[in-house]
Amino acid sequence: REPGLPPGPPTVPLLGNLHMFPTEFAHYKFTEWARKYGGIFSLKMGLGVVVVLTDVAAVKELMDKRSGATVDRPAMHIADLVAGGLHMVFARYTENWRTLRKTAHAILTPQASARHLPIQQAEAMQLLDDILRQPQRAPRYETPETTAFFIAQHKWELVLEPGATPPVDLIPILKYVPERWAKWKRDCATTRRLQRDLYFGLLDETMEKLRRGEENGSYMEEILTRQEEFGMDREITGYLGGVLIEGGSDTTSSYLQSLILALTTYPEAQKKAHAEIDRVVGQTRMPSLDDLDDMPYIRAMILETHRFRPLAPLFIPHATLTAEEVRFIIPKGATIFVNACEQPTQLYDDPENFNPERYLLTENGTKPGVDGSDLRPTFPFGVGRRICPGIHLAQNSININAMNLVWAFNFSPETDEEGNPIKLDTFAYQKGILTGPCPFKCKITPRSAEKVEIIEREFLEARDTFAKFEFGLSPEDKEFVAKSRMNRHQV
Ligand code: HEM
Repeated sequence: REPGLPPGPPTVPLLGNLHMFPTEFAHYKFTEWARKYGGIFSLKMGLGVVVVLTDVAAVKELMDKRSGATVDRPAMHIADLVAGGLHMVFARYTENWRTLRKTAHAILTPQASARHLPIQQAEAMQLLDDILRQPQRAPRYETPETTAFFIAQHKWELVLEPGATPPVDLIPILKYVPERWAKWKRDCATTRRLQRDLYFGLLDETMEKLRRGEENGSYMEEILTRQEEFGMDREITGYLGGVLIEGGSDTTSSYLQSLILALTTYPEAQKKAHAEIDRVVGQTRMPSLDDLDDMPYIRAMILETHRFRPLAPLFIPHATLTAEEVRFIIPKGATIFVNACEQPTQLYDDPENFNPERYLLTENGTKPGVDGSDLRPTFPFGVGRRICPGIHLAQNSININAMNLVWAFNFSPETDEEGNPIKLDTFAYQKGILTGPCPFKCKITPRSAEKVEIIEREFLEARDTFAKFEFGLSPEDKEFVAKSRMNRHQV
């Protein structure tokens, strides 16, 4: 380790710390190392340097204040091979990334996101109705586009998984191995084809709808109509559509699963959330987004879920464009991880437990009397110029769904044969850059017959909102949709 670099675990010749880099649940190992080496520590990866930040003052300084220097992503040859540098999440700091980012911002502002509220609300209604009946939607998993998406996504996650492909970014000569000896190259080519078939197929469908004057207000329509202004050609537009589907697919749903896991495990918190929503919304109508202003506990519960089990515990790694000094030297080209999972006891009281009340005591949930001003409520969505562009859309969706779920249901643990509650493991989470709970069992019961009736009624009323998005459904899907929208008493 060169002098001036942040401290870190002892290195061995040539490899540095490469041999000890965790291949799964890296955030836990990083937390352990942070406790030993401090809130800014480094790992030597052969010649490269990885810096891990858990110190919130350093995160604010380096990632937010000096965001121009930390806007890059580390080299990811595999991602480039699959998406030609057009996958916004992994794109380096290039002209293409700037075009993607500018366009994404324009179509995902708070005002633009508000235009998507009707379909988000309708989808949230569908979720309640699905839970009452059987959890399926889109209109269902068997819908060809949905199946195609999950197949492509699974392949993509497999090639991105650390260890699944040779370390081409560290040993670049591996890039030149001929395809017949490199299965990973064939896997990348298949993933590329699957993604392109889906993205450009959907793009053509949207163009066709526009041509026929059958718009539904989707953000892809907006991009297509303003393509020239944004400087977007067909290629880059297709990839933006793809990344937005990806960004919006399992993020919000994993978040809601973490919320349900927490409410099931912490009945006291659930009781308080129920009491507040009953006081503000009552029994005879559904919650609406405006109600949130009067519900400090539910707002705290939403923030606490992000803190308790962050969806992206290490965000997505950034990289430095210039050498920077923040207590230590952070060299040019260093990869930077922010460990959102580490919650030091100096900052938080009882960080292991789910306790929304901490956000009622201080804005950032820190202990009273401790300076938490380096944190901010949008922290779960990342830092600097790479902060999640879908934040407003995601927050609307989380807010509506969290309120709806609390209003509608009781969540309780499953019971064994003797009627004893089965303890849930709140650490059983999936591997990956984005994580969510492993499948778990709990009982979800409607809180009253009156509420069931309201859900069924409102779901049927959302029919028209859905209809605009149900372009080109297969006959099987049409039949499925028609059946699911029938009045319950007709079924
Ligand atoms: C619970 C919901 C979500 C959470 C917690 C979340 C969180 C994040 C985080 C932590 C990052 C990395 C930021 C960084 O590198 O510092 C990110 C990036 C990104 N997110 Fe989200 N996200 C969510 C939903 C969404 C949605 C709904 C969309 C799309 C509509 C989206 C699109 C993206 C994109 C495109 C990036 C890459 C940005 C870039 O590298 O320039 N996300 N998100």
